[in-house]
Amino acid sequence: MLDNLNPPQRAAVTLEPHRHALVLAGAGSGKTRVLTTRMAWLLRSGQATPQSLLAVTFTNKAAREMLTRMSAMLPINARGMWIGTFHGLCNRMLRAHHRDAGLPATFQILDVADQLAAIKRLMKAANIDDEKYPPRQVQSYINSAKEEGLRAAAMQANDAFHRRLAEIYAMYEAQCQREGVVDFAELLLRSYELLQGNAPVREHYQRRFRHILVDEFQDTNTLQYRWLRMLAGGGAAVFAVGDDDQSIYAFRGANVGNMADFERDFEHPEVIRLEQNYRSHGHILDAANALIAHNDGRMGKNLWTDRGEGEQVRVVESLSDQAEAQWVVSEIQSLIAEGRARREIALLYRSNAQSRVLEHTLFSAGIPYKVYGGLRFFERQEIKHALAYLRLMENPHDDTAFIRVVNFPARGIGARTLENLTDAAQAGGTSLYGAVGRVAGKGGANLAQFVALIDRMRFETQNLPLTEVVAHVTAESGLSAHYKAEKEGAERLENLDELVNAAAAFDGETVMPEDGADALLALAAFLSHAALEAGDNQAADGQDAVQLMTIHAAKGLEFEAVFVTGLEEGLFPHENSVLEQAGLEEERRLMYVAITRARERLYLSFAQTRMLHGQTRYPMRSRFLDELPAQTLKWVTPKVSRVDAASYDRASAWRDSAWPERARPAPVSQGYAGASASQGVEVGGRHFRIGQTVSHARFGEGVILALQGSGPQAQAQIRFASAGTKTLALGVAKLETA
Ligand SMILES: Nc1ncnc2c1ncn2[C@@H]1O[C@H](COP(=O)(O)OP(=O)(O)OP(=O)(O)O)[C@@H](O)[C@H]1O
Ligand SMILES: [Mg+2]
Repeated sequence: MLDNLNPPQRAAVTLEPHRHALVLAGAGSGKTRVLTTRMAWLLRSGQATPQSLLAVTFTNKAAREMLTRMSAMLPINARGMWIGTFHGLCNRMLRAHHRDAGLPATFQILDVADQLAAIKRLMKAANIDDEKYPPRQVQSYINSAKEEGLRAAAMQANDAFHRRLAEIYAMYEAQCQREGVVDFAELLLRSYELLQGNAPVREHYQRRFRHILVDEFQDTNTLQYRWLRMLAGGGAAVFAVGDDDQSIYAFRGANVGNMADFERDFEHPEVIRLEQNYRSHGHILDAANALIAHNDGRMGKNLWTDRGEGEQVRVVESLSDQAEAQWVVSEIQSLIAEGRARREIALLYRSNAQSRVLEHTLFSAGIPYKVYGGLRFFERQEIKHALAYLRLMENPHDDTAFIRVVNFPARGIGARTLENLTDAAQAGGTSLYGAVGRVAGKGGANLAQFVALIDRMRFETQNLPLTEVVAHVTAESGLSAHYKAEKEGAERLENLDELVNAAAAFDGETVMPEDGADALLALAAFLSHAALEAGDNQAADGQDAVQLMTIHAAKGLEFEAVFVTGLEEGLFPHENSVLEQAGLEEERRLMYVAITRARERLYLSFAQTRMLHGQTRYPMRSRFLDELPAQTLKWVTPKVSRVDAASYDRASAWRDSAWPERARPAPVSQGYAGASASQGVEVGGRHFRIGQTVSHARFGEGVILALQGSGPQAQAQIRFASAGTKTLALGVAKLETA
């Protein structure tokens, strides 16, 4: 177990069991390996029992990986062990002590979208102006407060605006409590308050957990840190590993200052530094080190590798986002042809919205891929509908679920009826479900039928196993029939079937709440699993697939080959961040995380034009490219030949790739990408240039993305608002210019 470690790693693993430790080290230096091996070492040497360990990681994927790695090192039953994310562990604690925490046994978790819907509903009912108080802003106000451990009653307000915000927060708290639901931030706060306010519960866990291990410590927020300190209050040894250069969640309240506080709050911690990187080849590591050196105020680290220089980082400029995707896909095809596993190839991007073009191109080329994050399985419309029915069966007072499906599939319940229902609920101080009897007329009758459907389904599934409950509900609710009748519903139907599979997998493997497990509790546990582990479904099926994710989601992971796309100003660094140094430095750390995911091959790419949020942009290439040492880079000219044109359903996108390549990109020192873009062409007395709006008799309005040739031969690639992208001969097409 210890043979595969270098001396400082070994020292960290075998530190005396009661000592606190802070391992501060750069990417790929073996922090996670050390943490996992320490757990195995503590268990193997008999210095800890599985019950006495608690380990926190950042994602469910990482938690699973840790379990797998540990079971490979020693034969233990890891099932009862407390290894998971902060949210997952808090959920587990609250389920076990729901009464002490003031929650119903079957409390449900609101994900981010549910929470926003709940806030909107509340504001509407209370007649609050959503222009003055944009619901998203209210949401982030509430979540930031909770992440600081602050309840509505404790909010400071010096003006009318903030007083009102605090009031909305208070109303939201009351609504959640009434409906028996908790949001993500609440999981943590509730669990913290439980430990703080309930001595027997606190002492129970303080006695139990003797070893607390934390991965990605740099991204813990204030409340998480306090939660850890509370749990460790009975003398547990805390083993924290982290890298200040990889702190990328400040926007969500992460506080890298926790690393400095650690030395103050935990007595005489052993501080261990690891400097050898085992992950990346030399050029990749040099690029990462040079980039992050542009940040100020770092704790400072020296990372080196003995893996050799390896290949240079390939940099590519494409004409458009579609051309970029084409090039990425053709390159992936070569990597696969060279014998690389698809799961060893990762496609990373700054914003979720970027994945669509990449997905489409991969799909068209027939390459299996998986998306982590983004619109994940449990976030898809049909799944959320099915879950809403299940939630209502389990807790009919869950208004968020009620609103979602009361008229889906359509059953003649209109906005008017719902307004009356909301008023009645408000007047009577009840949930919507509770107010159904008070709405008169045809709408009222339809509402009564809906409630009867829910009650009937609850009755019919009483003693059934979870899988049958789910199957019964997708059929009985009318959802299956609805999607069957829909022209494009096939995929949604498949997803509904997949939900039954998810329930089956869950039935078999999950630890039930500690106080017994009847059918409703099993359902509750499944629903919270659905809310917490969104996205896991795609990862589980074991198919070898290219991995797509945001850079945030890639933290802690590694791949043989990594593509980072969309290296453009405004996109990466993100436009919201560039005005402040702190924001820009966080983006740079994000870029550092992206680069350091790669073991052997790294590709960085950017495009001259990009469609984003329905608009065409003409960005400059990212400043981060200019911060990388020239000798680590190799500029390559894309050539797309492998993508099978016939299988590619957007002819226009394919034409992108057939477009003659521009000369090699401008040298690094030149700030602008696409300098030729402004030149333009003359055709039939009209002047056309890139970025210009034109209109076509049949296709309507569009924007010129690219120009080729001159005079009568000139062609333009134009993106039309409604007709998609077309390549037209300017001499023939009769375009109107604005
Ligand atoms: N002593 C070692 N000998 C060989 N390989 C090692 C050694 N230590 C770590 N590795 C390997 O190096 C890679 C990086 O390790 P690990 O993921 O633990 O790094 P990390 O510091 O947690 O990185 P990150 O900061 O990205 O989370 C892994 O593939 C790991 O197995
Ligand atoms: Mg790690």
